[in-house]
Amino acid sequence: MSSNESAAGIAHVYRGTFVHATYHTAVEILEDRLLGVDTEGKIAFIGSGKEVDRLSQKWGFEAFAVTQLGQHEFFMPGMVDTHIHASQYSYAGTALDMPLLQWLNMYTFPVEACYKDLEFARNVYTHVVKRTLRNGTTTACYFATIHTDASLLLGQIANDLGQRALVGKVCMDTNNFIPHYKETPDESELETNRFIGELLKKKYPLVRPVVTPRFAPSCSATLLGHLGEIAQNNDLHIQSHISETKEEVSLVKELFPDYDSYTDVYHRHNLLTDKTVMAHGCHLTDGELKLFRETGASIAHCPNSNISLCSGMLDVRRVLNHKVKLGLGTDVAGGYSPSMLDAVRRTLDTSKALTIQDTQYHTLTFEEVFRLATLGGSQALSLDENTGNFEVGKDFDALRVNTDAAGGPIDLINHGEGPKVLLEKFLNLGLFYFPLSIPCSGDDRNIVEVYVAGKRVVPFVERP
Ligand SMILES: Nc1nc2[nH]cnc2c(=O)[nH]1
Ligand SMILES: [Zn+2]
Repeated sequence: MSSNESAAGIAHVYRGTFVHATYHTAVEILEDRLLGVDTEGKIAFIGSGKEVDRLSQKWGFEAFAVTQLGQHEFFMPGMVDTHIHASQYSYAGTALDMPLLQWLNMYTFPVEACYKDLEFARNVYTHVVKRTLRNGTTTACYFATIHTDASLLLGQIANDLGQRALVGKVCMDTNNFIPHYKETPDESELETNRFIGELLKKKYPLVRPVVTPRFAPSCSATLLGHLGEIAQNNDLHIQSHISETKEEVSLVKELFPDYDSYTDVYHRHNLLTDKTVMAHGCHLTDGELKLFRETGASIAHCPNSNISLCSGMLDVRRVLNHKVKLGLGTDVAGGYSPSMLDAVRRTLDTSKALTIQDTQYHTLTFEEVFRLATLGGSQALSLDENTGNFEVGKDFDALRVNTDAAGGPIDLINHGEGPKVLLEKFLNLGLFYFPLSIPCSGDDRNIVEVYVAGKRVVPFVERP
């Protein structure tokens, strides 16, 4: 047995087409492969479908127990939403008529204040975890609210429904508009420590805490300092927002006059590390991107939100040229869609809008964006040792896609479309699954199953 071969037994074997990104290739297509998942949910082997007899002997599974994919089906890695506000899901699809800073005061803070009520929280958080799983988000990096108990509940719900998640209790000690929706720096520090301690004590296998200063305009230097220390002492992930709008960048200059830049504010409080993900970054300078590169911090590109709130258009090509890690995010509810397929489409749209402005622009390809939605997201969250593609040894986080669902949105005109065309059609046209309680015939959804760490989590198994 070689060093990356599994010692656990084989639980499932699938045969068919597998499409994923690698560190070298944006889209690698593996046709007629057998993929074995061990009892711990990890990918134990990938081999040729023609070698089923040899592999079944070697790995000890029955050839008849192999799940065979259909002609128009493929597996792709689950998608990674690097930035989503679970607490804002209740008003997703509404309230997009103001710029960021007014939008926060008018819509966001009043809603987030409601999460003191745990039943309200349970209802919204159950909906958002189920919705994102059905949409193919196998890993989500969540903002909750300032409320510790409701944030712990979000972690529990993600665990119970089987989603891989980073969960952040939001920290903020400045709020001039709704004074009761904030904490003191000491409360925030204390509650962040309680949140981390209690979440880790649960030992959920796929859910981890993430230190979450809302953004510099909502946090004093004292609070940022506390949070940098907590993250450093516990080797934790960090998430926040940066340079989303020009107005916000000017405000940070006013609030933090002694710092070189917005990025410097976070950097000098130990909040830029290789486990940091910052949302947006539309207006970062070259110098700031250099600091991202040096520290290993990443950017969550949230194109729906950037357009919906008229914040800016992130030049993803420029970020990639700086060799800064980048994943995609929905940023619900600044972004109106919780679907990562939407994030893929808006990423391509934004890149094409930049091309309209400058015809020499090096437009992103759908293959590159596919990589950003999967492997790129897992790298941005520093989770790529465990997820992001179909490498042996990683967890099996996967979507079973059927591009030929009866009555679905994808027309396969000549039925000779190869896997790459099927992938492109799915990314641009595909829809997600509908609960099994509704009859499948005539269903128009294309993500028919979702797996996280080897476990099928969609369709949901309703508890009696
Ligand atoms: N889009 C977005 N930007 C923010 N900046 C600070 N808070 C938020 C938020 O909730 N949404
Ligand atoms: Zn956000």
